Amino acid sequence: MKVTRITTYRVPPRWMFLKMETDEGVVGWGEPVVEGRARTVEAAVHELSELVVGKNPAHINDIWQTLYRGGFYRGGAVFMSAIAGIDQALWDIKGKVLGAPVYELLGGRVRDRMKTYCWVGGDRPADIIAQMKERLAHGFDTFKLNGCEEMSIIGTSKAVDAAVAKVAQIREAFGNTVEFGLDFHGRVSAPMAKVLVKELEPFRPLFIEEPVLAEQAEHYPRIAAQTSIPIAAGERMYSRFEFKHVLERGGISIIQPDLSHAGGITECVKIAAMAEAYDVALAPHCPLGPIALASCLHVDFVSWNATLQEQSMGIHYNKGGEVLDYMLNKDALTLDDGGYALPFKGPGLGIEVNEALVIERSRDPGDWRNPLWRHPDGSVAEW
Ligand SMILES: O=C(O)C(=O)C[C@@H](O)[C@H](O)CO
Ligand SMILES: [Mg+2]
Repeated sequence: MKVTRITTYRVPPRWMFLKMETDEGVVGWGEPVVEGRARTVEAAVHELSELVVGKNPAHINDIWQTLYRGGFYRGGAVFMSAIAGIDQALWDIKGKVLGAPVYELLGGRVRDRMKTYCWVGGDRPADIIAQMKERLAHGFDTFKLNGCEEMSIIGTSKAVDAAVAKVAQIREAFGNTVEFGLDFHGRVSAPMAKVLVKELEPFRPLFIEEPVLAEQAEHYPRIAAQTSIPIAAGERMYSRFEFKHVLERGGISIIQPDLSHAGGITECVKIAAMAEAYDVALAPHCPLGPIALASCLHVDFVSWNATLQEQSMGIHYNKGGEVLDYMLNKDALTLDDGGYALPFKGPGLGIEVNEALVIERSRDPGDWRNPLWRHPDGSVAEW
């Protein structure tokens, strides 16, 4: 069998799907994207496709190594997201050829179902209680919200109080009948992370995510030393070679590699195993579409240390497109009571893509960009 063509489709809300065709008619799908840089990743996919078209798609490991090591420059969000989407499609094809879900090809399941969580509150956390109540009614009990709005490198007591008040209202409304992670989203500097973590400790969030930017990862052990709240990060780390430094330094309790940013299934299975050796939990990042989410779940089902899976249904970014829109077999990603995802039954990734809708919506995909925030003094603020 040989790969004959790779086609990319940018679609609303801010995703991109990759279709990989073969000379035997088997088709695989992937979801390479960097949110806000879809066109850049698209160009990278088509540059890298020179190393894939004409190759046997069964040779996933050799293709992955060729894509990674074949270029002198490597790593980073764009290249590793392009590799991720290609890798996902290769696994999809392999599963379809062998008639097995990807998790079976990876040694079989270690769990019967996978706990997921959903977002509430939007970019500037608001309406949290009502949104939690609505999702509780649908069986979800685990959530994530942004931990704060813009935060100056030395933030005000008022800004700290505003962040704490949001969390206090959750505990006041629900006690400990709900769990929630706080995503600092890289908005907070090292000095302020110390302040916020201390003030939030009494409310016992499930985890604090990106308490500082990934490029400030040397602060994770220092922040972890002052709090019992688990520290989570990983959506902006793109390979084993980045995660190894974080795991060696310590301080991280949960890693969150993104299956569409960190090299795909081949790479993230290895990252998950590395984390297990350090007794670190896995909670893949996934604010994206169905193929990305399916790729995460296949890794979750074979990773003992997988603990929580992010999924984007109802997330504030999904204007113009939702996770299940692009699927023909929507029941494959229906989350049961408690927000659990069940193992895929179909071969490959288990997603039957609604190709007609993908093509139709790719005609007007939009060009999502993340907001550009500024502090009151006019300086750029981390979004
Ligand atoms: O889901 C998360 O944890 C996020 O931090 C969302 C962020 O990754 C946006 O998707 C970037 O555009
Ligand atoms: Mg995040």
